[in-house]
Amino acid sequence: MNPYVARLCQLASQPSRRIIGLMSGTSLDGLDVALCRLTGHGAGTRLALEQFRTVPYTDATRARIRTVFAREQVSLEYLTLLNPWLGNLHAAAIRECLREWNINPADIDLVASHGQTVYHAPRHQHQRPDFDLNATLQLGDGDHVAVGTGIITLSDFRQKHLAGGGEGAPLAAYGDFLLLSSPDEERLLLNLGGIANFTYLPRAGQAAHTAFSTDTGPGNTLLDATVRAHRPGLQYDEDGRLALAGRVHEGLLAALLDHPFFAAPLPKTTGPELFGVAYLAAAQQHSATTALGLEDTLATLAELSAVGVARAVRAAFGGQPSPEAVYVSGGGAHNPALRAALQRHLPAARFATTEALGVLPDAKEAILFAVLANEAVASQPVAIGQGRQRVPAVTMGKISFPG
Ligand SMILES: Nc1ncnc2c1ncn2[C@@H]1O[C@H](COP(=O)(O)OP(=O)(O)OP(=O)(O)O)[C@@H](O)[C@H]1O
Ligand SMILES: CC(=O)N[C@H]1[C@@H]2OC[C@@H](O2)[C@@H](O)[C@@H]1O[C@H](C)C(=O)O
Repeated sequence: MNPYVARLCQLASQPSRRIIGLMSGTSLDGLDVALCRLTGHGAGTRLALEQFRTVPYTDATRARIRTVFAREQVSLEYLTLLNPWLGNLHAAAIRECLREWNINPADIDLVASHGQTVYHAPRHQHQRPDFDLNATLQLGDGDHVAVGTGIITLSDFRQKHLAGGGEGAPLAAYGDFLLLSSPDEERLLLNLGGIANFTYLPRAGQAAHTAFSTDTGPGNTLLDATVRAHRPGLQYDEDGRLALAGRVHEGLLAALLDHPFFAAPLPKTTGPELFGVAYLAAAQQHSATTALGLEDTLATLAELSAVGVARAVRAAFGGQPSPEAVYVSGGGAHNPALRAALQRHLPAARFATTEALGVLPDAKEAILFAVLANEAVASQPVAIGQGRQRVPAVTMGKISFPG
């Protein structure tokens, strides 16, 4: 028997596994590395986050990724080169973290590697009648991560979700359901990354089929792009200072909201392919706000993100009262301008961060992939939200051996 197959069998029957979850999202701020101890599986999964670090991307790395990121036309050669290059980069980041944490790679059971999304193409976005399917592409080849770390690696999680009928995202529903369902409370888990999304969790043990997650529209992506364009050298509006100094421009906001994505049924997904600078420029043209100051533009974009969330929440609950408890994660949780706008648009919500549930908000998405790998190895397809909400019951992640 292949010794790695034997190792996998052994891992599957262990009471707990030590798994490194990796996530690098649409903001391109860096690679999140979460070392998780996961005990049990399925509804019995328990998490202990042993270590967490974001390994920042250098400007040169960001520039390389941006050469293809969310672009319809790219050099196929460049894309081909980036795939193993990112795999090697992510492997090096793991080695660096393990050295810093003084942990031997042999003491890690698995790596769960999301890779870098470079293009997301759900049907409603690509609108090509000759391709009746959803698609998404993550780079950072898993074999390179496995060989570069010596650790069995699961990667490319989104393809199975597509194959099972989903849009390849958001995958948050699975991990949120397994880790954060509560018998006492209905919850919304709101992640404010480049793109914002939320997971609805019914009370644990009740109506699991109603759990689902959906993107809601831009989170930080347009805010970041606007700051970068006006203030070269800055990556984002730290603590929302610029946005808080501005006023919402109703004309620009209306032009931004005049897009079918906001009225489309749930669940839905999107990316910077849609919510990019061209979309913002078109809305500025329509509302004659091309000369609007940076602060007012940022205030309006923060409002847009909050309205996107609020509309999706209202659509999900058809005007019925929605869960009061909203737990926020992702980089946008650090932005007071975004949080204030959310509170205005969801006045009945009680906001806290996922820290209140014992999950470090910045680490949540990386943890999610560790949970998915744990399920793939030790459990069965997670059966939640089947049918109407299109959360396919599948196990996700392709397995790469280090040798
Ligand atoms: N102190 C802060 N003030 C304002 N914004 C912040 C702060 N810290 C982080 N952010 C925002 O969070 C972003 C990073 O968020 P995060 O790491 O959650 O994104 P991501 O994982 O790349 O996104 P996605 O979930 O869409 O893939 C930054 O680009 C910035 O917009
Ligand atoms: C295609 C893709 O990479 N989507 C990301 C992105 O970042 C936020 C949002 O858009 C979400 O749909 C997803 O990531 C999280 C981890 C998810 O799948 O739940």
